[in-house]
Amino acid sequence: MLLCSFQRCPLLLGRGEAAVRRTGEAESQEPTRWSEAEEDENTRAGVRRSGGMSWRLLSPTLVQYCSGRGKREHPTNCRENGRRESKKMAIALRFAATPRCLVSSIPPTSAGAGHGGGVARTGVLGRTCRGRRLEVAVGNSTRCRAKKGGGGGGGGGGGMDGVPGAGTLGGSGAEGGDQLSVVMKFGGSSVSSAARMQEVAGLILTFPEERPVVVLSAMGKTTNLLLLAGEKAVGCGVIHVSEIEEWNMIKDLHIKTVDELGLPRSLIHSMLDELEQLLKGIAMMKELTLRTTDYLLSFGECMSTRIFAGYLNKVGVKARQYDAFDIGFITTDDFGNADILEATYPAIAKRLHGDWIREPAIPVVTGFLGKGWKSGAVTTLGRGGSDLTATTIGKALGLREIQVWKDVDGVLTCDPNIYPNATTVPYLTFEEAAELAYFGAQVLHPQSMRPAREGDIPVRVKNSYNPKAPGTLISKQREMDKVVLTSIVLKSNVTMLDIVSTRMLGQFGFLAKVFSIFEDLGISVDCVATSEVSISVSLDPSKIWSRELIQQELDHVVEELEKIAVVHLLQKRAIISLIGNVRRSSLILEKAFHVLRKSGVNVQMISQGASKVVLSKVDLTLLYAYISVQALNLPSHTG
Ligand SMILES: Nc1ncnc2c1ncn2[C@@H]1O[C@H](COP(=O)(O)OP(=O)(O)O)[C@@H](O)[C@H]1O
Ligand SMILES: N[C@@H](CC(=O)OP(=O)(O)O)C(=O)O
Repeated sequence: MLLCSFQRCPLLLGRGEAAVRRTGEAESQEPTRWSEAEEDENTRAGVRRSGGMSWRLLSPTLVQYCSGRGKREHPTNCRENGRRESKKMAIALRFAATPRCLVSSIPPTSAGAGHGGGVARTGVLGRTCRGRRLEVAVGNSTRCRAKKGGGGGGGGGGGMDGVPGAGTLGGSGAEGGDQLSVVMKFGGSSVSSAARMQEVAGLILTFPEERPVVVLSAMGKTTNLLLLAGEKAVGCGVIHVSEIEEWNMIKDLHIKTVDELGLPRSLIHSMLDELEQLLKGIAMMKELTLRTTDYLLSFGECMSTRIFAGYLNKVGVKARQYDAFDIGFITTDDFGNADILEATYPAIAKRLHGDWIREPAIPVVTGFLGKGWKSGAVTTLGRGGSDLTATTIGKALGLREIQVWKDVDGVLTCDPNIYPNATTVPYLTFEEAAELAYFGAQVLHPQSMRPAREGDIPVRVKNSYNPKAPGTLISKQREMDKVVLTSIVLKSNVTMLDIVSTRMLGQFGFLAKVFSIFEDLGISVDCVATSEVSISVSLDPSKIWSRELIQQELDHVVEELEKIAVVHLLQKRAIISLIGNVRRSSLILEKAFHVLRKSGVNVQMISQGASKVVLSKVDLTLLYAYISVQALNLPSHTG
């Protein structure tokens, strides 16, 4: 049975190679139900009998995994890894579905970065799917897919005037072999007020055996407020800047927080002054560039960390504040969505470790921020980028564990805002978590699993509002035998391109041409499906995420592709990713297709890795919830 299903699919043989289709009679067959045992046997048999089959199935995932931003493993390595691990891996199954009425080398450099009361910082160096409309591929798969104290407040040691027992965290410090042991990252929701900061400080103290590096995001919704304030400043005129509501909210929140924590306002005074000046500068220039936006956004993390480090010191826990862009977080100059460069790891290890050895104090590091290696300017790592800061530090220092503290009990079976009955997934592999994050689960930054996986450092997702909940443990391997479907992720507003060429038939090099156009235009592709004469691609969400892929850019891509093919631009699609066990893919697909059919959605494209649908006339939220309820009720689902 399974082979029949294979026979329906055009199989992508590899990058730049021609697609090959096996013909078969499966299309006319009625869907057949298998027991799980039969299905497993079929899967094994399929792989055994086909020989190269697993490779063919593997390759699309490899292309996908190797082509995304920040996933730049050498394809050969990926393939090797994939072969080794193919049976164990969990997969994400991607659908491109149509609803009833479907529409839709690091040279060193240096330059000033910013902040710190206007003191310039000196520089530091430096997929694929297949199938097109109703073509379904199944089977085994994998993916390879010294300056001390930072800037300002809270730096250095502090008195022991605080909570009883405080000051003992981390034991005797570096002496006697006590090294930094874990990263604890707290998101904006965890440090949204003075009370929350106190709770987080208390939470850290409940782990007296740990010597944590603390990574913080901006307080609450500060990043959003900063963005809005900047946008308003562009059009409001210099004299009206002080009236911008969002600016006043930011100022009030931070002043209130330092007041309530009993800290001196001077801790953030110069930063607030500088922020106001910046907003006035934006108003004067009447423009907000990506570079300025990053600088503007950096004030959120710079203030939250100064306040928190100040508070820890006040309560007698020695802490030292660091601005990430000052301690070696070197990035590309992609403002708004910068990539961390390799030079970061030794640089931050040297700095954090060196300071700890000299004078132990809990490092409190700004999440989300870096420094562009060419520009020397402050960069940001993409929304939610503090997770990536945390995993980067974990890898750099080779720590035991990376903890990311959120406002939910871990990674859930789906977005709780869409389906409130979502439950916690206790274990995930790095690959599963990366798929989840990459295809839209807001809970983790899309690139954040990479350093953790490379350093093989487990990541624990915990709830700072409910610390007793076990959370989710993300690691290299987990027991997959009883797992069916782990989670569902929705990514909406996806842009797709259908590229059709008759010249592809029997030709080689067509795919290479298409992808070279994407490369030339600097647009990375996320999912790919091919048949003999067509390629369907969805464009990398991270690009769209950082700034809307503007119509002009899209028109340009289409224009270039039209020189070699007929191109259909499909916007406002969505990707539904089913993260599950590759060996149960038939079962998952059966359930998912059942729901999709009942919802009047025609599957347009499917691949091992995630899925896409854009529905103009179907209630996407309902569909998603429906799939969540139905599909997650699969038998023997253990998450
Ligand atoms: N699959 C999922 N599991 C858990 N949370 C999810 C998922 N999908 C979306 N979310 C949302 O992600 C939020 C947590 O991520 P985020 O807001 O970035 O946390 P923080 O700011 O604390 O780092 C949750 O409050 C939840 O609404
Ligand atoms: N403050 C940044 C970075 C971040 O990671 O935030 P959070 O951890 O709250 O998602 C943002 O809002 O994108």
